[in-house]
Amino acid sequence: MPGRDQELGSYYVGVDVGTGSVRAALVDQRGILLAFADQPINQWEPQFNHHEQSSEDIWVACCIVTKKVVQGIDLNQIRGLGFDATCSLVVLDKQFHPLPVNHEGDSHRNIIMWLDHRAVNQVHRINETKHSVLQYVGGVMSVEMQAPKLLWLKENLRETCWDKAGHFFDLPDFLSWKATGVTARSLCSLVCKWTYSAEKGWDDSFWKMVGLEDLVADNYSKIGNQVLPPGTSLGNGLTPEAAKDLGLPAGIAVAASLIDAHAGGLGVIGADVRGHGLACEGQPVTSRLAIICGTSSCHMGISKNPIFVPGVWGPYFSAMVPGFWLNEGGQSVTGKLIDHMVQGHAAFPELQAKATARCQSIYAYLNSHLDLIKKTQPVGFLTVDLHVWPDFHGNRSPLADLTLKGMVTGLKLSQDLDDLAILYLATVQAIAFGTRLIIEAMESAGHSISTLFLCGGLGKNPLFVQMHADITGMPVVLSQEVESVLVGAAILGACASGDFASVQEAMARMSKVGKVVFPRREDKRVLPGNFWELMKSTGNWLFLVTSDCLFYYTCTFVVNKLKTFLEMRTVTIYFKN
Ligand SMILES: Nc1ncnc2c1ncn2[C@@H]1O[C@H](COP(=O)(O)OP(=O)(O)O)[C@@H](O)[C@H]1O
Ligand SMILES: O=C(CO)[C@H](O)[C@H](O)COP(=O)(O)O
Repeated sequence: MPGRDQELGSYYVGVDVGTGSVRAALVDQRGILLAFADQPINQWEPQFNHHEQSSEDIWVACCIVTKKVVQGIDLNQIRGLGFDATCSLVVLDKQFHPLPVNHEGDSHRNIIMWLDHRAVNQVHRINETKHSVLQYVGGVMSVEMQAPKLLWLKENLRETCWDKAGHFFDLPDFLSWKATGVTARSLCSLVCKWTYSAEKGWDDSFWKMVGLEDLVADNYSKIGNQVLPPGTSLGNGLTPEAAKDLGLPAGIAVAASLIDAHAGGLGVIGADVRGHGLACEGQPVTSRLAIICGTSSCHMGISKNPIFVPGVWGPYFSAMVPGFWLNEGGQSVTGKLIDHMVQGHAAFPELQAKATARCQSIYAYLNSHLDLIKKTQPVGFLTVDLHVWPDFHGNRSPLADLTLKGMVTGLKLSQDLDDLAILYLATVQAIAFGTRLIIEAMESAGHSISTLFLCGGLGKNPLFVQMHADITGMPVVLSQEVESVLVGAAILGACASGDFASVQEAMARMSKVGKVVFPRREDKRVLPGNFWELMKSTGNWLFLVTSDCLFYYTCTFVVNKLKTFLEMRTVTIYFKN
């Protein structure tokens, strides 16, 4: 086993279930990854905006990757196991068998994924109630959360699913149940996605008001009436059956889980930053923003007191770092958007062939191609005429509008590799501008952020990281371990094992700074690639032709009236001096 540190002796296994794949790592007490494995997972899209997965498939993938990372080591050295996963809804019957979440009655597909938008009508009705729990999800509930999905199941699959259901789990809690037989839910999933309050518990009036009173009637047994802080050791640890599946010793500590973005937050936010010249050195941890960038991006900022940020989820108490409030901004598709733009372009086959010939990933090839065509100019200048609005799957934050769509302006008739590279750049820039809008919203509500800690699959893309630094004007810290979400999952296992006194102590010991990417000042003169910045910098009039009428705004007015503007269904956009 290369790099195995036999002296330290105690290892933890972290399992991370992302949207596209399951990953596992064997991690030591210093937070160093000793082994890593990944396995893709199936997704089904039976109709547009319906996204489903299978809990059986996911568990099998967890077993495959876990067995791989512990191969060849003394299993007695493994002290704890932690899971994180996307916040998708798993449905099981009273005997814990999968139930179908689809009209086809396919019970193998028993997960409604987080990015599923089938419950649009239900979430509108929930938001119309203006119930006080909505204050704790940024003012507006997202269709990505669980209450609208439950209501959809009740209204659409009453006989085949709703009436037979015994257990509705968030995916992270399904995994900890599968490993231990304990049905207790993590405070993280219930607070962030199910309207549970860490201080007051469930609010009966909410569930009654939205038409889900049956969940209250049996004392919330189907959605969770035992709630534990993330990292708490569950029951008697790993059951013999799960131990056999995973290739681990029975009885090792298994932690109450976290949602994947929150595990990423734990994996990066507590690092010792001394000696890197960062503004957050010597400052409270609340000056740091963790950004977890995979299929989606999640912006995790913590505070000592609750901060209410319109359009940004939370404030959630103790949902990530114990004792701190969490605000979670997000962009519903980022990695998925970049993949979509690149793979859908006419020059994609040429890109693939050229990248393969050079043994490079398509993104490494595109990044070097941009360097070639930019000549002596900063790369950002390549997009002065091409702009992308990135909300192809609605806007999670700060506009909190699931109906928004994406836009591209400045297209030409040519579709060669240069055009693909520039479109890719404009997409990355637009995503980074989205992050800046989220940070601005968080700061105007009371957060004070100086440093970004970025991880997830997009952290492997240097252009994505640099654009986030340039466009936000803040340094971006990358962790020593690229797979920081897995470090977060292992931190949970380490806490459950009792080897660390607190989550904070484990975070400080196990997360480490790798590289710091500073903003490049020369790119600050022009910030192309973004509609808002273009309007602010030029003072142009913006004409919007919508499906029903024509509006125009000056840039300042648009920025002030952002929300009103975005409620329109935009068809075409023109700039005029
Ligand atoms: N080596 C890489 N270079 C550039 N981008 C990458 C690389 N690896 C992954 N990505 C991007 O990261 C995204 C997936 O990130 P990941 O964290 O694996 O997602 P998830 O947790 O949602 O499954 C992909 O959509 C892809 O755009
Ligand atoms: O809602 C979220 C966290 O609250 C995540 O975006 C969702 O779970 C998907 O994560 P990923 O993009 O890493 O697959």
